[in-house]
Amino acid sequence: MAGSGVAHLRGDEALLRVEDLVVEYRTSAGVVQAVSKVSFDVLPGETLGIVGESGCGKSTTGRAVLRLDTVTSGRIRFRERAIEDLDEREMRALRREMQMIFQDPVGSLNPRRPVRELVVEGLDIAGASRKEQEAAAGRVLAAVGLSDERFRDLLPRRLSGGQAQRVAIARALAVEPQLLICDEPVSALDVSVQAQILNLVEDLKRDLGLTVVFIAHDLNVVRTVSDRVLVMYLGKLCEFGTPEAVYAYPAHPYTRALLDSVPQPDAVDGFSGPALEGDLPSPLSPPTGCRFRTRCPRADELCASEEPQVAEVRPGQFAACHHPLPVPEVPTGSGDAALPIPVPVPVPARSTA
Ligand SMILES: Nc1ncnc2c1ncn2[C@@H]1O[C@H](COP(=O)(O)OP(=O)(O)OP(=O)(O)O)[C@@H](O)[C@H]1O
Repeated sequence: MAGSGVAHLRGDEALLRVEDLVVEYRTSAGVVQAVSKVSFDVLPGETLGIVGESGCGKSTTGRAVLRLDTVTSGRIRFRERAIEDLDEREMRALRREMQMIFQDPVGSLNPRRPVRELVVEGLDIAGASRKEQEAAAGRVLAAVGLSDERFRDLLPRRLSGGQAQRVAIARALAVEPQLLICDEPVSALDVSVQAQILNLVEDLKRDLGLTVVFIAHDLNVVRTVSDRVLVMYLGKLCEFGTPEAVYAYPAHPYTRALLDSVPQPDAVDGFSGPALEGDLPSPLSPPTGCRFRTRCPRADELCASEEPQVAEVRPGQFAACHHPLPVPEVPTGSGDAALPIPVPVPVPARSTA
């Protein structure tokens, strides 16, 4: 659907709907438009992956949904409620339904509070009794694989990275949210622990019916967890669709370049194709027209003069490009064999590393 820029499949059913989101930061060097007119939907029960290089606006998008950053313009609807219309008290109440976990699990937890208090912080506000709090702490800690009672008295600095991320997830789940925004939740963890946390998020999503927004720069991780993927570049939405479609047949040259820069275990030099050419332009003065044009092999005058709108390149797959790569008309099914990058198989272990 060209024009509106809203990349969605069934907008009416969306749990979260973001339209023309703009977030600007004022810095001493000038204004950074960290997110520029980005639109997307998140459907109930799905995991939407947001992927792109460092600085493309992934975290800002996640934070804007919770109104942790000031939204410059645009509309955000959560369960049909416009969050820009809510006052701070209403927003606090809504944040119980939309929780966020962060890259640095230890740093995101209050260093002076033991685990048993941390995981029920949100419930204090709801006026739960001490007995109810202890029961709730036991329940949510068991849900994240920390049922051993010795964890409850520990301070965050005594936890491993994986354990701290489990506590952060438990803390988020205690208030029974509908939407969990995960901002690079595994990038600070060892690979084996990463797989355990990814498995945990998958299990919780299935068991609790959670909807998840999963932000990461790692294409493999995003593909493993996502039902649909949103690719961003320099504050802009480039491409949106199922991972089967986007990873096998990217329509946007940036998605293609990102995929080509992923290390391939069987390639002689470890890479399947050329890394992205050129430097990332300064976010203080992004290129006119298409922001990717200075690094794009397909760019021409049109790309410099006119900003490409998001358009549906085939059912369910959207790209913002004047010269998209050819994609097959039939949507790609999950049985697609020609996927260009390897996927790490999450280890089945459920230990609490
Ligand atoms: N508080 C801030 N003040 C000024 N500029 C900011 C601020 N936060 C982010 N930015 C800038 O906004 C842009 C988008 O940043 P953001 O953190 O959202 O990107 P990201 O894709 O999440 O990157 P990363 O993976 O490195 O966290 C970047 O240019 C960044 O430097």
